[in-house]
Amino acid sequence: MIEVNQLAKKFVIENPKKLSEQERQDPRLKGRFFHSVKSVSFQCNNGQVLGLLGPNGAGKTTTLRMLSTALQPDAGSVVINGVDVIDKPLAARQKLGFLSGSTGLYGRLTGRENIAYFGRLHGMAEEAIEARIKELADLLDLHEYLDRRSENFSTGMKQKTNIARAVVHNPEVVILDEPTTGLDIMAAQTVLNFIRGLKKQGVPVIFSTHHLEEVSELCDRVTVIDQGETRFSDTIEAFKGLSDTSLSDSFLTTIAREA
Ligand SMILES: Nc1ncnc2c1ncn2[C@@H]1O[C@H](COP(=O)(O)OP(=O)(O)OP(=O)(O)O)[C@@H](O)[C@H]1O
Repeated sequence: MIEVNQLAKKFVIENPKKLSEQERQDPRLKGRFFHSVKSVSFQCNNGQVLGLLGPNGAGKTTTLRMLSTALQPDAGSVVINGVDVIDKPLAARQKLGFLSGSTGLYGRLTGRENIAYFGRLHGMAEEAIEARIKELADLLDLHEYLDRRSENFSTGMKQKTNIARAVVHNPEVVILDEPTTGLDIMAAQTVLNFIRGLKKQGVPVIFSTHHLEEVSELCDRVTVIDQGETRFSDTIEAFKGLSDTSLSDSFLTTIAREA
C-alpha cells in the first residue's frame, strides 16, 4: 500500500527568460520559484491500479519522481507499507520499482545485461537474477532481443526492457511514468497485461497516462491533478459517474473545478 499526503515541490527558476509563455502566465510562478506541485494526495491499496491523469505540465512526473525518491519533497509525506520514503529513502527504494520517462539503457549492453545490472544493484544473487529475467522475458515478450545490444532496440523493446529493469527485484509497489507513450498497439497491450499481472499478485501499481481507455480498462482508482493540485481522487466508478457522456467529459469536469 502507498499513501501520499499533501506533497509539494517548488523549483528555483535559474533563467526566467527560458520560461514558456504558458509558464509565465501560470499562477504557480511566484517570484524566483515555480511551485510545480502544490498539494497532491492519494492512496493505492494492495491489488489496486491507480491511474494518474492531468494535462501537460500538471505536475504528474514531478509527483512520481518524489514517490520514487528521485526528488526530495518540500512538504508532505509518502509511506510505502509503513516505511516513510522521505525518512528512509534507501529502505523505500528496495520496496519500489520506478519507470521514469527519461531512463535510458546502456546501449553497449544487451537487454539481459541491462536487467541483470539492476538486479545486482539491488543485491540479488546471480541465480535469482537469471530466474527473474526468464520470468520477465516471458511476461514482457523479450526473448527475441534479450541477447542483443540494446542500442538498436525499437522504442517498444527499449520500454519493455526498462520496465523489466525497474521490477527485477520484485518490488512491493510499482510506479510507471507514461509506460505506453510512443508504443505500438501490440507493445502497449503487452505492457497493460503486465500491469494486470502485477495487480493479480496484489502489487499496487500507479501509472501516469494520457490514454483514458487504458484507465477505463485497468484502473480501480483515478487521481486527477491540475496546476500541481489534486482535483479528484476516487474510484473508477466515481470517475465514470462524473459524466453521462464520456471519460473525456469526466476528466474535463474535474479540471474545471476550483482547487
Ligand atoms: N527542474 C525544474 N525546474 C523548473 N520547473 C520545472 C522543473 N521540473 C518541472 N518543472 C515544471 O513543473 C511543471 C510540471 O511538470 P511535470 O513534468 O511534473 O508535468 P507533467 O504533468 O508530468 O506533464 P506532461 O504530461 O507534459 O508530462 C511544468 O510546468 C514544468 O515545466
